[in-house]
Amino acid sequence: NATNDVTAFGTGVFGERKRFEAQAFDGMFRLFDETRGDGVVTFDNTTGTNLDVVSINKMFTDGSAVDAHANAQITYDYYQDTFGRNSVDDNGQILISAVHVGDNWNNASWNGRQMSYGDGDGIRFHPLAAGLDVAAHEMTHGVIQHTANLIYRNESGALNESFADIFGVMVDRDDWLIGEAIMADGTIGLRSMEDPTDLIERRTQAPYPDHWSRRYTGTLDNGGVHINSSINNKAAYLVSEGGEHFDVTVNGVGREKTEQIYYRALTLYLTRSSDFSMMREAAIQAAGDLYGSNSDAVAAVEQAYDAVGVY
Ligand SMILES: CCCCC[C@H](S)C(=O)N[C@@H](Cc1ccccc1)C(=O)N[C@@H](C)C(=O)O
Ligand SMILES: [Zn+2]
Repeated sequence: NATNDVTAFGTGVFGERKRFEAQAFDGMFRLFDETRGDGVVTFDNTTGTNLDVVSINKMFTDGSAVDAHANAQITYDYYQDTFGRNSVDDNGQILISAVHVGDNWNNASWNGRQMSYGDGDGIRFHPLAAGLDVAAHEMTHGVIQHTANLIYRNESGALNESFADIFGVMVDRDDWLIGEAIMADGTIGLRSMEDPTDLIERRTQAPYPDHWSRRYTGTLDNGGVHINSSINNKAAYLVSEGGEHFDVTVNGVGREKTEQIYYRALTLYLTRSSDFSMMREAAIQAAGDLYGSNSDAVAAVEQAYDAVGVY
């Protein structure tokens, strides 16, 4: 009930001070925010009993817990404010984050019910909860699950991963890089939507693809879901920012129209087995619905998918 809501404080993984909604109970404080949907809750996986992260005062000192909690709130607010969506299911489903999952785990995930963050090994990644785009990536998998529910393999899986990245960079809005805040290996990020080929993909030891002709066709990574996602990522970047790519000129329409186009395509037109070609059609349809069939937005989408070789 409202009487338990408190404003609490904490320091994130990199020492930045944060302020966020939490809850008081029995003289303690816990990372349970009941002001957003049915709640935003963060717990320390090492306690093993799903105990909320608690503090004897309003100052939380677990950096991963502070960042995961604050980032979940930011991402909840993004979906509410931008699309009127109330959490992953549009029905206020509680947003659960577990931190310190695994043993120096170099990953984060959405398991159908909650977000989980590894601490990273300090060589490849810093604690992944520190990345706002990581939280937005994982929560977006929850949105996908309740909408197109794209099968997590081959092209539909690459779209699944691409949508997670697209909304990752729309929430963490200052660049077109994924993971830039948490890389421990000196690279500029894990993936770049602006120029995927700037970065080498670990499994293939090849640059991420920025054109359909360069797609990965092997079986690693569920058929390259984290590899071929870069083809659609590049298209989304071009829809927004424009540019010249493989002799195709794209006139971008900006982030605000791009996020609306992709959200509408995801929620209205894509299905579990949608492939890249269906992605192109869904985005054209969504852009036409929103801005008119002869709009700059429709032209930008057509040009962008031409530029990455998807027809
Ligand atoms: C259970 C195994 C993990 C499933 C894949 C999750 S959804 C995923 O894609 N995680 C992101 C984490 C991330 C997000 C943004 C920035 C950095 C890292 C991811 O991209 N993981 C990479 C490392 C991968 O699994 O290849
Ligand atoms: Zn993912």
